[in-house]
Amino acid sequence: MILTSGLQKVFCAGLDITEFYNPNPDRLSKFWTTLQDTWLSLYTTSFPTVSVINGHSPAGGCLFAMSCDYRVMVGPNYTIGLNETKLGIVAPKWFQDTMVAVIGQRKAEVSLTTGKMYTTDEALQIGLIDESLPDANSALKKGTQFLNNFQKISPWAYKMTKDISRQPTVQWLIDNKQKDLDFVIKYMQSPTVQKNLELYLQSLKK
Ligand SMILES: CC/C=C\C/C=C\CCC/C=C/CC(=O)SCCNC(=O)CCNC(=O)[C@H](O)C(C)(C)COP(=O)(O)OP(=O)(O)OC[C@H]1O[C@@H](n2cnc3c(N)ncnc32)[C@H](O)[C@@H]1OP(=O)(O)O
Repeated sequence: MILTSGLQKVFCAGLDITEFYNPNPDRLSKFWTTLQDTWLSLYTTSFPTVSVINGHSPAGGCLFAMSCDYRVMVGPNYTIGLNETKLGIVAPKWFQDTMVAVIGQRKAEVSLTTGKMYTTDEALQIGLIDESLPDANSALKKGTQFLNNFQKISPWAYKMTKDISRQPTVQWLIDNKQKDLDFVIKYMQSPTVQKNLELYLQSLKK
């Protein structure tokens, strides 16, 4: 499966911040549970996945890209990263662990604490993406080539290998789904978090 965007310059703008701003707890609960379930499905697919990152990919966009098996990004003008600290919020543990699995503990810590958005070249250098291509068509071709590798791999061997590799992060969320949700609902009602989100949303307006 190839995960890509139909938009011109945005792969995924991340989660809809308006869902966090002045939230209705019931609605936020459904929103967050849907996100947890979507991520669990994507991170544990029984088939190979590639993200063809054909535009900017902040926060939740970066999470989805990192959750695929391979990342091909169009360069050099787009950016990717977990920028939550720039919004004055914190990336949850499972977001962080997904990044650690891709780029390692040290680089992830620097990346997460600074909320850095990496250009395509920088992302390639730290291993956040696997390949950089100059345009969307060649990126799609590269992504397809990667998937073709699996024609010679046993689906069972593929799935078992991926399960072993991703199990700790997946299991943590399965075991802590309700706790994670309760925390998000409480956290998003904090006046400080709300102020930070208000300022960030204002900064996005043109
Ligand atoms: C211990 C603690 C543990 C847990 C804590 C609990 C929970 C916290 C977890 C929260 C996790 C959040 C993950 C996220 O994904 S947050 C979202 C991060 N996203 C961004 O920062 C992206 C911001 N957007 C941009 O940078 C640009 O829009 C972008 C580069 C994507 C595209 O640029 P472009 O110029 O094409 O578009 P714009 O004209 O700027 O945008 C158009 C309108 O869309 C609005 N917008 C953009 N992104 C978002 C978004 N993610 N959510 C809501 N709205 C968004 C933007 O304001 C524009 O609005 P209008 O002016 O048209 O009204």
